[in-house]
Amino acid sequence: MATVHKINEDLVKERQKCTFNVQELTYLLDGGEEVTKERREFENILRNVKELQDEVPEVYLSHKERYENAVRKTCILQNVRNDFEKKREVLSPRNIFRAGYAVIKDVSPFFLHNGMFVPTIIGQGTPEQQAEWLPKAKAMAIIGTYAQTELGHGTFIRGLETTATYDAKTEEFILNSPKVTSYKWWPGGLGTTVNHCITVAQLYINGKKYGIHPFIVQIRDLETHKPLPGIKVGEIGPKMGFATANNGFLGFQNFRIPRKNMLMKNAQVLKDGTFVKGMNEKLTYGTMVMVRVNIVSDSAFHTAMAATIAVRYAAVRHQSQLKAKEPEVQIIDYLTQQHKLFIAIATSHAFSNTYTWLYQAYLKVVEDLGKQKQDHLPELHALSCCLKATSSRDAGVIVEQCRLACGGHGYMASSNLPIIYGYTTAAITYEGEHTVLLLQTARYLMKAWMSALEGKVLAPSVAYLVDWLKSDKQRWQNTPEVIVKGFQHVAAGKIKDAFDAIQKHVKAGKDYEDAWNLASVQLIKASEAHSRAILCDGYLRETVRTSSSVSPSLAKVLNHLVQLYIVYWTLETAGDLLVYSNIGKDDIAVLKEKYEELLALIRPNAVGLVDAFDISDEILQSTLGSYDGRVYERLMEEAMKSPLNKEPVNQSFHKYLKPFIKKAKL
Ligand SMILES: CCCCCCCCCC/C=C\CCCCC/C=C/C(=O)SCCNC(=O)CCNC(=O)[C@H](O)C(C)(C)COP(=O)(O)OP(=O)(O)OC[C@H]1O[C@@H](n2cnc3c(N)ncnc32)[C@H](O)[C@@H]1OP(=O)(O)O
Ligand SMILES: Cc1cc2nc3c(=O)[nH]c(=O)nc-3n(C[C@H](O)[C@H](O)[C@H](O)COP(=O)(O)OP(=O)(O)OC[C@H]3O[C@@H](n4cnc5c(N)ncnc54)[C@H](O)[C@@H]3O)c2cc1C
Repeated sequence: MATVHKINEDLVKERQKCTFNVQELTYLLDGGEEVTKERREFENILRNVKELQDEVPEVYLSHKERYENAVRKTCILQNVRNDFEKKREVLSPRNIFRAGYAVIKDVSPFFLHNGMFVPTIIGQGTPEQQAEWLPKAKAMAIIGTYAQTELGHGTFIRGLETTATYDAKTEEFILNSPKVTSYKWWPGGLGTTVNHCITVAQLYINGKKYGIHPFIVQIRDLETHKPLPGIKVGEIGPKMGFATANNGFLGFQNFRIPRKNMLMKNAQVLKDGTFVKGMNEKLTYGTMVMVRVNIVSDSAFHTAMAATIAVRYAAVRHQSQLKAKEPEVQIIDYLTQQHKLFIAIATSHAFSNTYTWLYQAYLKVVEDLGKQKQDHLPELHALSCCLKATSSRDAGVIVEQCRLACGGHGYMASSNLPIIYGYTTAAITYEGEHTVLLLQTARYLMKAWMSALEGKVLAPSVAYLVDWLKSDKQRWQNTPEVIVKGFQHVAAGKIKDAFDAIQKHVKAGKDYEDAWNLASVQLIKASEAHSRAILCDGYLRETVRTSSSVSPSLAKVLNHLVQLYIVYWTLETAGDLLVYSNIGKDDIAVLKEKYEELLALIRPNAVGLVDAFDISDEILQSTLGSYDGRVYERLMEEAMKSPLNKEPVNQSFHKYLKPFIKKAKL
């Protein structure tokens, strides 16, 4: 039986101070009591699977052993999930995703199967293609990934070099990788795990190029797992993080696949080689839109993990004296520490709230597309790009801030903060590089600005541009609603400046594309300001909406958090607000005080707030952040697991050190 340890006294006291019902917030964050119960039940089952407990911490395994262990455990996880779903309902994607952390310490080699392979079959396949591949993929009789990026191109996907040439005689596509730069590079699980992949390739029919399209390709034998003839596949090697994601490379040499393997929900190739254009060629990029939306949720979760670790640790850790002769204080009582940590909690809430409405917007566009309507697609694309960019970047900054807030111990692998950082920082690059996505949104914003100038009706997310043009800046008040308007004014002002800069360069004789490049620093700043306005506006609206349906004590805390988020960003971007809104220097002084008041109001609830994320110790995997707060004991227990502590004298002493010291003495 597992030993039950006493909970750290500081944490006990912190939990007693909490002014709201933690469970109520957990249900709210999960999306309902039922979802929480389902999640806890599943996590509890996993907790008791003996084979999932690591004898040796993963960090001490070799690259190869670590991967093999991850595959072993993912298979067990999948079996446990199948058994669970036989008896009960299908687990929600968010719950299965969270539970995965309890099993795989890093990123699962099957990550892309559920994250992109299955969704691409759903989003890009015809009903017949879905009927053929979905049951097998969902049952994991076939395992796949999403192979788009190549050594030479990741961002500019129109420049991909893998070719799929149609042969009408045999009704097949012939896949080729003509150059080293055309090799696929990065897809998760591709290295040694998957047997199928979605390959994005340039379509050629009778010598004519028809752009990039997705093809479903079997790359390994289902029995032997050997690469099929014409396939060159392998793993790309160690990275900054993603140690067990098994990212791979892939090349094709005259590799034939049947015509039916081109995913044809959008464009089609008929038997005789006739190409039928889809409603909109950008629908081929649909999986990326979906994943970008999901990354906002992912960013919320990573921020919550880091906040949980750092807040609990800050409550347990005592260091230095505030006043002479008094005991050393809990580091959470330093205002600078609260400044580092409470924004982490609020940011996670901001992203969760944003994800809630963004996901609904995504579902609406998918529904519309089914009816051949695509009016809201450009707005969704623009929103998903800037919100993915901003949420992943903020999450990266916050996770690092939480690590720093844990001092030296935050640098220990056993704090788990390094792995969480490896993950969040990767998300800034994958699924559309940060700057590139901000520029995609800027493209939309420039058009929106032009439409606003022409007096047209704008989509809801940019409607503030019309208001800004119509009215002069409204009188400033230090209320969340007016501050959000202030963020919109900053965004509108920066959008106008970027637009004017482009026009100025064009008037000076530059091509539009060169003018765009010359204005691109201003363009990304405009996009960032737009993201912040959207995040603050959405977070505030959602909080107001939910506040009426929760208990008054919880509503109060949610209100403190949203205010903290808005005031924090006001102070961070005070310079911009001074330039573009009616805020005055005196208002900033008032808001500084307000910020300090909010830190004080949140302080008694800090531990309760991170407890409400309800991230189990198995998922957190952190010596610093466990529920019981046994920080020092756990650090020592983990250190004792080092293989270097298994013998009193390491062999390197006899082999190298002893002769070296002897020589040095002479
Ligand atoms: C309920 C579920 C909860 C689940 C929670 C669980 C959380 C799980 C979280 C994560 C899940 C999975 C994660 C898996 C990810 C892991 C690993 C990573 C994988 C990858 O990285 S895959 C590869 C991704 N690659 C990219 O993103 C490439 C980036 N490049 C591009 O997207 C494009 O090339 C481009 C957009 C930069 C440019 O394309 P291009 O064709 O050149 O277009 P432009 O000329 O610039 O624009 C032309 C017009 O098209 C419009 N456009 C562009 N893209 C889109 C789009 N996607 N949709 C709609 N419209 C688009 C653009 O706006 C232009 O319009 P305009 O002419 O201005 O009108
Ligand atoms: C951990 C990880 C997992 C991944 N998994 C997958 C996967 O499963 N499947 C898959 O297909 N891919 C995957 N990728 C690839 C990923 O999608 C690409 O790396 C990403 O889209 C960026 O493309 P790139 O590497 O070509 O960067 P580049 O485009 O070469 O970027 C380099 C620099 O150039 C700048 N730049 C590029 N174009 C422009 C422009 N138009 N304007 C201004 N600046 C520009 C960028 O801002 C950046 O600073 C993964 C990547 C990582 C890191």
